[in-house]
Amino acid sequence: MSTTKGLEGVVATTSSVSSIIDGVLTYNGYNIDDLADHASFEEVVFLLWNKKLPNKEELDAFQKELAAASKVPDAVLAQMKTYPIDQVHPMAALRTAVSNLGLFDEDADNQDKDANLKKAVKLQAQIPTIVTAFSRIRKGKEPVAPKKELSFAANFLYMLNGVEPDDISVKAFNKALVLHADHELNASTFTARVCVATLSDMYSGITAAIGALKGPLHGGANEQVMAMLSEIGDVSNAESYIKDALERKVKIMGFGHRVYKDGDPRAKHLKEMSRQLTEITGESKWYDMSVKIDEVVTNEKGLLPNVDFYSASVYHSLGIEHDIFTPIFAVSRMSGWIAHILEQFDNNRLIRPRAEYTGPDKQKWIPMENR
Ligand SMILES: CC(=O)SCCNC(=O)CCNC(=O)[C@H](O)C(C)(C)COP(=O)(O)OP(=O)(O)OC[C@H]1O[C@@H](n2cnc3c(N)ncnc32)[C@H](O)[C@@H]1OP(=O)(O)O
Ligand SMILES: O=C([O-])CC(=O)C(=O)O
Repeated sequence: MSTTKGLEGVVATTSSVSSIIDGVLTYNGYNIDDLADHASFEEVVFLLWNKKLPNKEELDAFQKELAAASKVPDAVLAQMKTYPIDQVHPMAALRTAVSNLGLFDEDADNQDKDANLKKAVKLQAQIPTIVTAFSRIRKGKEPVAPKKELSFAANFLYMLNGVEPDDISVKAFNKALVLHADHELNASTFTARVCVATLSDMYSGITAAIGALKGPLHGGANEQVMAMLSEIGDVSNAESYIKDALERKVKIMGFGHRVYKDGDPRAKHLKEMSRQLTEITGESKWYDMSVKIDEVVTNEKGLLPNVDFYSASVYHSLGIEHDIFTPIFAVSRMSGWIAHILEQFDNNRLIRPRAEYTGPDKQKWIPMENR
């Protein structure tokens, strides 16, 4: 048997949801650059699930369907109020609340295609409600109900803050959602596929995926980037901070990627958004610091920023609390997880690789009194 640590380079499935070929990311063949510039998040979700862009009627109907499904069962919200809010990270709250949603869906274990599509809409529609509700509940505020007439991106910011966002924020947030929606067989998507390949249910697959996204080597890196920027504090400290960290073999969050070795195509969009938004907020220091870190890490290690690096200063500039950054990633990636789960169900086989055994052999049983 031969092994590849971390399954690097191993092709584990076929998929037509998204591709990374020669450093170019596409969703069902559409270049991420085009989608970032032109698509609404709702259009991207439709594309990922239906493998085609929606026409006007299809998009209108899909938006209405999402809006109609956005209410979270009262029992789930009531239970969120009992979480030990002082010690619970919003990703842990999200993981638990999404698992809880499954308890209140009578179709949770119904594997019919229509039932799965219904669950898909509910999960996509309800994840913003959960994330924003938790953010408010822990501050002693009541959750804000979504407005049917607002877009997905606008509604998230509205439910988070209780005031309708301005157009610039909505445009930026929509673009961030589009950029995070899917990414081939990343760790959380693989987790979701492994889970449902046992013919477990969609809620279990999504709950498992949220758990995988939470880690700082994956989606959790965006919050850690902001923690690093806050610790550095000023562009004048950036070079020495990074050099010192690298010398101590500390990983710089937001840099490096398992697949992209010549740069993540999403990062340039987020970099430009960071530049524009920090200028608007009068806090260019976050962008200046980020650019300096980017320069030092590239020079010292040859590593380039990934999607998590500039998204940190983008979300910060939108006034979002730092521990909500990764839940926002989950709000967007829900679309990709679902697309992959549906694809897995369509052509399923149990995912069960092998392990090369490295433990001791031919051990002799030792009675308790002799151990
Ligand atoms: C949405 C996403 O999930 S994007 C990724 C988000 N995660 C991060 O930003 C965390 C920081 N980055 C990393 O930890 C890694 O680059 C990963 C997890 C993204 C990719 O990991 P892998 O493909 O397994 O690369 P691996 O960790 O083996 O790195 C290879 C070498 O580069 C170094 N390296 C990789 N990333 C970094 C980094 N961010 N800072 C410093 N050194 C790094 C490693 O220490 C290793 O060096 P070595 O060969 O001297 O031991
Ligand atoms: O693909 C990966 O390994 C991680 C990533 O960039 C993502 O999930 O967006």
